[in-house]
Amino acid sequence: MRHVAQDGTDRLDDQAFAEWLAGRAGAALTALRDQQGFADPAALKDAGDRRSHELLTTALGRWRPADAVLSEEQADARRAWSAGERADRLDAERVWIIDPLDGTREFSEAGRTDWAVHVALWRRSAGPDGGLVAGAVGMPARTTLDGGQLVLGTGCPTPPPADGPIRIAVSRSRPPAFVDELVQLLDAQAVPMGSAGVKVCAVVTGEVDAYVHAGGQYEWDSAAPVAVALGAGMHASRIDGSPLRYNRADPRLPDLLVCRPDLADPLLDAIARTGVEMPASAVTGSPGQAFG
Ligand SMILES: Nc1ncnc2c1ncn2[C@@H]1O[C@H](COP(=O)(O)O)[C@@H](OP(=O)(O)O)[C@H]1O
Ligand SMILES: [Mg+2]
Repeated sequence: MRHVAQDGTDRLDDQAFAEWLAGRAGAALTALRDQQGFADPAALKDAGDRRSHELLTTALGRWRPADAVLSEEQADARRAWSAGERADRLDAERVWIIDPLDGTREFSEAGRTDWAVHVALWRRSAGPDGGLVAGAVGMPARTTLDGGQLVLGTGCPTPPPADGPIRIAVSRSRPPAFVDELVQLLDAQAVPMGSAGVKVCAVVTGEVDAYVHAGGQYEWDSAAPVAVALGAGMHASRIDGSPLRYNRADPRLPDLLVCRPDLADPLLDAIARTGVEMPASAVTGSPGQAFG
């Protein structure tokens, strides 16, 4: 007999399910922050990573049991697999790529709202390299007009162009080495904030015009945010303009540009002019391939 969940989660489509999951994990993280407080930031970070990972993987196991999962908090998540020994996800049709707590540092600082939960679904059949087909970024410490926690999915509108200098979101703690030069070249402003998901969502809502990162990141840091950005008609690519590819044997995906489409060429040109070393592993092609 088919199991029918009382809360109806097995009837949700993948996008609605991703949003629901991000919201559930976000509520658990908010409760944890309230219970535990900020006296021991390291303990709070660990507890947050663990609780959200457990909640997400338990829910995925229950409602999407046939699917593979790539989570930052899995023991072998960072392993680069070789041909001889493969993770299950490398042969799976459907892989949930999740970051249970992005912006962990900010999560452990009182008063900060720039941390997020990332839930994305990648499908092999979505393109020649597979593609992202659903994604949600939950920002549990930020609220909607009716007081609920803010969760962005793939149905956001494209923000209109803004006047004034280009505002570029960058990491608070590990901005790309070329940011000062980039800002000078474009007469732009750097806007530091935590969490890759929060920065991409800031582009989607028009709070900033672009997010640039380089120097290190993994697939889970950008998969769900990039699904949200592509769904809103944004440009998303590596910093040399090549496509972002997910569910690779090596999960490192160290650089990223997300911006309004009209800014992609000027930003990619300016990044190249800084003389930054371009990603050797990137392949050429259309950035749109990432969203199936
Ligand atoms: N140089 C680097 N190497 C590895 N991961 C990095 C990195 N810079 C940023 N990240 C990761 O990208 C996410 C967003 O970073 P930031 O808030 O600095 O913009 C964080 O994820 P987690 O919080 O999930 O670890 C962080 O660990
Ligand atoms: Mg992360």
